[in-house]
Amino acid sequence: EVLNRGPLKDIPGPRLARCTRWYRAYFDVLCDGGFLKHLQGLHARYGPVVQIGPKEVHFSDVAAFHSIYSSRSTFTKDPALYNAFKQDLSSFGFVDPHKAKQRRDLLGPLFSRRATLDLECTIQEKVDKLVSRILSYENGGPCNLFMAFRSATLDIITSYCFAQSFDALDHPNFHHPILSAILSGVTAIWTFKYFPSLYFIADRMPGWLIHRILPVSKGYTDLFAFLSRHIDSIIADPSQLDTADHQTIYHHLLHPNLAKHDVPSRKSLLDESLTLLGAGSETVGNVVTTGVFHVTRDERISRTLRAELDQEWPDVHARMNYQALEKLPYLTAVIKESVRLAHGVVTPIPRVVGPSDAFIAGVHIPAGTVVSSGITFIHENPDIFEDPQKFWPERWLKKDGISNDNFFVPFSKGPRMCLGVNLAWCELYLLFGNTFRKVDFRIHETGLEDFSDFQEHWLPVFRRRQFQAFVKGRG
Ligand code: HEM
Repeated sequence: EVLNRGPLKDIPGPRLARCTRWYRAYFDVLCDGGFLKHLQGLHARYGPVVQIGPKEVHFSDVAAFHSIYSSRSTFTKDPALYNAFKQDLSSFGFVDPHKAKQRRDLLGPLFSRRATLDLECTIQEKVDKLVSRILSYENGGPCNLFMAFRSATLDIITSYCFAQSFDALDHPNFHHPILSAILSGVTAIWTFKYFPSLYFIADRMPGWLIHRILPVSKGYTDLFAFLSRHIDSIIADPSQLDTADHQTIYHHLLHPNLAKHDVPSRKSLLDESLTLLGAGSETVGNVVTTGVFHVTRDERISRTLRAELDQEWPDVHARMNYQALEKLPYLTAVIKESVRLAHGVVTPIPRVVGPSDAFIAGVHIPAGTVVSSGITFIHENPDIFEDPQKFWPERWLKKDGISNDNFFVPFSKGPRMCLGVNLAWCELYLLFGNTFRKVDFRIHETGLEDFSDFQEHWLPVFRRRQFQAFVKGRG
């Protein structure tokens, strides 16, 4: 009885979830990011609105999604989750909307479509290197494409943002320690959300002890050291920005054209660098890995895509740029379908309702309630996407098909939508276009279950086999 009182009493949900956040914590932490699967079951049982915590509600329908993440929304990021990323002074981490906007105003010009087109050659250079590294496996064993694509996207984001790179693509078998650290670090999010004091303890432990307990943390130490050195040297001698290969985030953060703004602190520069590296590498790497697997697995899709590419790009040694690739309808459909099925950000993105109460999809929600609506619930909704688990690029080409962008929301919506969306599209076109035009793949010991079975740790985490393939050059 007691549990059914309170401002959210009319919203259905498990009784235990109403009284304690440890209900959800059980699935997040002990079930290794198992809450998303559980949430699907809760919606099947209770309907489109479910109470999932004492002050937390999840919506599964499209109208609610657009209301929560609308461009006019005054809802803010939920610090309970965002503080766990420990990048609180960055574009991604700022909870305060004014600070977030200030930061977006500063960085926006570097991530505009114009800037992406101007810096296309830095992306193309890494894509060329990726293709040549993949083709070095031509007469040998299978190539680990899971790691190869992630190495490429890590090198792209670092050279785009910092005009520096870790050269992860040069590492044997693509197992650069910084990349491995990023991949395993993703799974720490739930532990830090529910046990934030662990950060306090970890900050005070000697490095050697942390590395003993958690060997992969060595990669993180290297990453912090690299970025700290880079930032310190720019702060000490800002004139070196004048001789950089191209504009970087530091040009925009330290030498802005905007008249009124606060110069970010050293900690904020470090947080921003880490944010962009994290937000920009695994996301794109996962889409390319997913897409190349699905296309290769289906002979018909593979043939159709290559026929389009071969016809529009007859000389493999010539360059085909982003703006030309964008015009190819089948390639575009393949990329959209890959983005949809790669799942991107899988954790429903939490927002705090305020400053006043709100009505979301007709439901009264008091200020202070945490609300979310998962992107996967839209992209896997069978009423919108027929046979949603099927990789089927043609769904994007049908005349009466999904022309409406309301149903394609991988980058979220509203004031906090993805800052890197233009860069992401450019990377995706160059990566998909070049690999399929220049390389033939034959899948090695990888199956559908290696992609469909993932754990939810903000991003999808794949614990089964990594995608491998035998490769052959195409003329
Ligand atoms: C396919 C690739 C990508 C997907 C699916 C994706 C998806 C998303 C989503 C859903 C959000 C909203 C998160 C939230 O509300 O907390 C987001 C935010 C963000 N993304 Fe991306 N992203 C991608 C690529 C990139 C790239 C390449 C960058 C590099 C610059 C980037 C930088 C950011 C940043 C800085 C934010 C935080 C924006 C803010 O809070 O105001 N993303 N992304």
